[in-house]
Amino acid sequence: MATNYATVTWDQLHRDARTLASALITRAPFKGIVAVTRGGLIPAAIIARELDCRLVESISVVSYSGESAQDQKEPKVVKAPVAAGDGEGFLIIDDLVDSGDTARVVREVLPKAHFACLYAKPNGKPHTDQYVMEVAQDTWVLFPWDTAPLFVPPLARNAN
Ligand SMILES: O=P(O)(O)OC[C@H]1O[C@H](OP(=O)(O)OP(=O)(O)O)[C@H](O)[C@@H]1O
Ligand SMILES: Nc1nc2[nH]cnc2c(=O)[nH]1
Ligand SMILES: [Mg+2]
Repeated sequence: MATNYATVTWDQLHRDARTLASALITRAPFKGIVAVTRGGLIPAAIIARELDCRLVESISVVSYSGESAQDQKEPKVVKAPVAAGDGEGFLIIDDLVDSGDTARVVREVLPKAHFACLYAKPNGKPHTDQYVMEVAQDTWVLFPWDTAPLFVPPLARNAN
């Protein structure tokens, strides 16, 4: 299990995706965007809207089965991004790089594409061309689609 958790709200995610889009403007226009499923789908949709990019392809990668680094297996591509060729002129979007294994496998498939993500842990940083915010390696990022608001009892009830 991760030592710490960092909760990202929908508002924060939207802001960070727009920040990434504005940092990518100088490289636009892209021929298209490749979203790394599933976590890259919503960031890719926001960035496609901001960059006015209509061609959105996906690469489906399966690796983690739970919420820690121990739950990771070698990532497997279960759907190829056929519309993106070797990636030339394309932008790859994922939500984050952690070990960097997913990004490494995606880049093998699309060697000429530009890889960008919202969050990067230190081990993943060498595998991404661009990111918005660094997160500690021992922190598990909780995305808005991973979480739900729940009742928390008042502090005073646990005081004695
Ligand atoms: O750098 P890594 O250690 O490979 O981790 C990063 C990957 O892990 C998560 O995907 P996950 O495999 O959990 O699948 P999902 O996107 O379908 O939720 C995340 O969306 C990245 O794609
Ligand atoms: N939700 C989530 N998925 C991940 N996959 C690899 N690292 C992470 C993380 O920190 N959070
Ligand atoms: Mg993913």
